[in-house]
Amino acid sequence: MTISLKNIGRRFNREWIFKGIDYTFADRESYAILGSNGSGKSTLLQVLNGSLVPSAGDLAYTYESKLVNPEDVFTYLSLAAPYLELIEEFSLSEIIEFHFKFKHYKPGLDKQAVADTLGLAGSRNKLVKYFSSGMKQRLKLALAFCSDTPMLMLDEPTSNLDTQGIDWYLSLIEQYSANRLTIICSNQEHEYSFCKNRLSIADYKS
Ligand SMILES: Nc1ncnc2c1ncn2[C@@H]1O[C@H](COP(=O)(O)OP(=O)(O)OP(=O)(O)O)[C@@H](O)[C@H]1O
Repeated sequence: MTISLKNIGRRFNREWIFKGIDYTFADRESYAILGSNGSGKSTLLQVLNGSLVPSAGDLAYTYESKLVNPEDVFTYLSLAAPYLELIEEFSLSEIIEFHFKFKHYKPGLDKQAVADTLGLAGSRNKLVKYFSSGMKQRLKLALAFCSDTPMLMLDEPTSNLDTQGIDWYLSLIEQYSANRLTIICSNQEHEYSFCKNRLSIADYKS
């Protein structure tokens, strides 16, 4: 998936969060969107994944040389973000089954393999609402990584993870981020050090 931005800006009320972004997110490349707290990283990610409309400029999506309708972009996307809620009444087993009614598994994976990836195979019947914040974060990441989509977007991927969890995240990056457009919003180097390209929100403030 390629995303091309022409003069993109977004404001809330009268405040421009960013403007004048001319940039191409190229297929199969990795990008870090960088900036301090409140600078607009999540806002840009939401503009990129179609959940927020830009206040200015044009956005185009291309997949396998064909233009993609912005309304269909979500079908190409795996997203893990703090503002994305899990369905707390589901058990681990049920939430994996539910998620993969809408997405395909990465080749070679199934429900059991996703639970094994999480290291929570023994908690298949545990309700998500009883998961710790770190377990919930792992679950969001595993669902995103294990879905076979050409676009992976992660916002603050290691929030609530301990050092072991951060190593686990990095192993998922190695296994599952190749050959898909990967975009990470972060201000922690360990989350995005592998990204070949960097975009700093501060460059688009005026
Ligand atoms: N729905 C909204 N209405 C008004 N202002 C908003 C809205 N969403 C975000 N903002 C403002 O936009 C700015 C950028 O917020 P955003 O969440 O994109 O920053 P961020 O760089 O992701 O921050 P953090 O690192 O803390 O997650 C902030 O000033 C925020 O208050």
